[in-house]
Amino acid sequence: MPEYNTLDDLEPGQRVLVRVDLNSPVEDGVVQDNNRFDRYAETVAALAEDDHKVVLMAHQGRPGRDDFVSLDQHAEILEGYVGKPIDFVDDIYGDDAIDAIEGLDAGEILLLENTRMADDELPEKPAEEHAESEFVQTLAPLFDAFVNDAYSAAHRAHASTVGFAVELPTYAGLVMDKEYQYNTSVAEKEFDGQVTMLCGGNKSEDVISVVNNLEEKVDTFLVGGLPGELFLRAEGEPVGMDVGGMDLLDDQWEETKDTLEDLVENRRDDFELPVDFAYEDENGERAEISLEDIDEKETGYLDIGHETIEAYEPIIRESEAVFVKGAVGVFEDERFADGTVELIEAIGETDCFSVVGGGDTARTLSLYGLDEDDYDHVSIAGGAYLNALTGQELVVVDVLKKYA
Ligand SMILES: Nc1ncnc2c1ncn2[C@@H]1O[C@H](COP(=O)(O)OP(=O)(O)OP(=O)(O)O)[C@@H](O)[C@H]1O
Ligand SMILES: O=C(O)[C@H](O)COP(=O)(O)O
Repeated sequence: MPEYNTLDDLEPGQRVLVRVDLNSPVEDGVVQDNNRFDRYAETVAALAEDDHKVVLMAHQGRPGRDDFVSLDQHAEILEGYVGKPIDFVDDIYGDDAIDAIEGLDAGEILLLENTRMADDELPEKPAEEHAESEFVQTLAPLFDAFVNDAYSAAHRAHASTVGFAVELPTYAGLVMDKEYQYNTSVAEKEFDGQVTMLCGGNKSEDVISVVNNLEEKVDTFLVGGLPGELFLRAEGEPVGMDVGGMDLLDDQWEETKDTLEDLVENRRDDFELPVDFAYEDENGERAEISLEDIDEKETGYLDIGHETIEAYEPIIRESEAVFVKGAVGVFEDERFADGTVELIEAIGETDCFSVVGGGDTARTLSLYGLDEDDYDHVSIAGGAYLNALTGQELVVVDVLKKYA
């Protein structure tokens, strides 16, 4: 039994403030649909069905980034999944928000503006300090209960994720409960056979964290994406540096080179690294180059090549369990999706125990028509999934338990 309250404990017909996580990729200002909407629709529909007045809070991007946009498009996308109107107000705790909240009837749903547009939201602080903020003090009296369903933001101690638990009776939502139970049980699971982790993405620190923390659990790490190049750079190969206006690798290299060099020197048998790469040629087509033919990096590498895919695939097929954290290429571009799609597809074809995680990576399934049912669990979380797998605490879950 969880040590926090769930929706089973919530009496129907209340004024409920709900924190969800609809943080999504944004391309040219357009919010991209992804499986977070689909998952949260279940919680939102269940609450509306129970005659609650449902007010949703969520964040998008971070101040200063291109993906820091309003939630108006999110309301429209979510409405499509919930099948009921979702009102949007471009305010968080000002007069317009208060009027919209007070105007709701039972079973109606309202989405507030991007919580990160409020000054009080972002500093990481203990729940009790966030509870003192104007944000929390203004909104909390308008509600009977707080539901926290934002599992993928459960590693962030922000006003909207931890502050309201101090002021209101607090419940874990359906997504929070399921993801927490599942990812925690996975961290504790024992396997007899080979355990493999496919990792990539654009943050080498994430991959270093799994390689360091899951040494006992994972036999082989199959590395791709930007971390794949950085591990090779640590071995002295001529890849893993920024070229042609790219600004992704050199800073990460400076921050992580000592650890990467230590890993390739002392734990080289634990991971497999790319032997070829895909890049965009002068005609805009996918082309591939073998690592041994690279004397000097001249272009950005956007996927692992097919030799690498062929080397990684049999390791996946003979595994008893496979975990995924991060894409091995820029899968959002069809030309550079082969590595990520073919390897995740191979995982789905075997009967191994499998978990696909990473907020972006999980999107591969819907983009390329892979069936979620072929995997034991598809997590919509990135950082929080990583924390759970590596046994680190999730501040939001601690708060849910403390204020249960
Ligand atoms: N070679 C590459 N060059 C540039 N970007 C890459 C490369 N390989 C993968 N990526 C990008 O990495 C991103 C996935 O990154 P990351 O691993 O951080 O995400 P995640 O684990 O799915 O989720 P989260 O961001 O929630 O932690 C994808 O958007 C993909 O395009
Ligand atoms: O998408 C995510 O991983 C979560 O929403 C957390 O977002 P953040 O890394 O910007 O805090």
